[in-house]
Amino acid sequence: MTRDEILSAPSMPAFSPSYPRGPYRFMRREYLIITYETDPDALRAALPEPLEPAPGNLASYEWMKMPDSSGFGDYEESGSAIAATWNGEPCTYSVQMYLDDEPPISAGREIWGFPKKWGVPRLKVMKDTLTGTLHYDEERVAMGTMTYKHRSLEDRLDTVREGIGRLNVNLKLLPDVDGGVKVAQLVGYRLQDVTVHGAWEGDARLHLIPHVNCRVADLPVRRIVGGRHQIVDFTLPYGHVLHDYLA
Ligand SMILES: CC(=O)CC(=O)O
Repeated sequence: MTRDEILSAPSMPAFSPSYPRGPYRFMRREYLIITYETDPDALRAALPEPLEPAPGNLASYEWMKMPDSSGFGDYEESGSAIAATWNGEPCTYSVQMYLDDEPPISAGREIWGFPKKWGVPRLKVMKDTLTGTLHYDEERVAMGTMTYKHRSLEDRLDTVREGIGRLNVNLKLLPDVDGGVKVAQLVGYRLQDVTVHGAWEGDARLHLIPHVNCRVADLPVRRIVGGRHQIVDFTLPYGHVLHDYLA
């Protein structure tokens, strides 16, 4: 393998790359998002400075089903996020994500610093209920339920689209070969070319079970604010560094 071939490999293994270069387009990505009030101390402990909590101590727990994702295929994902601010601008900070497909785990961690680990999430319509579950090491650690298409947001799809395009933030941490810290950054990105196929709101419930290696219950549920179901297309662009902890 020549130097040029090595430097043009999109990912490891260079001889059989895990994921290609972008653009990464997601078609008909389906979400169940349950927004809830959590414990302020737990929220602060999960949020890296200099991000600040947004008013209301709001967290969200979500399931995503991605049937057609360029470069990554067909997979499902689940995890938690916090409503925060970056220099006064509202943003969403990803706390932890669990999914069942290696390329988006590797790409997510290596490119944007998504906090991804292997888990087995499922999002299904079970009779009258939109139902999400997450299993980690064969134990069920999360279940979310929402009424199915009770209240359409058809007349507010522009607001839904704007919300999807807002600033998202990850904490990217990568070790150096000697075990020290090579990369420690807050990475920002905004989803682009968003098409909303449908969006609904409704009542929801969320059950999170403590697990030491899958800490979804460490942002406990104090009060459910509501559920959102949406089906969207978008492009995930490369990110940009908001803050470098090593600078
Ligand atoms: C590749 C990614 O990180 C995107 C996703 O799985 O949400």
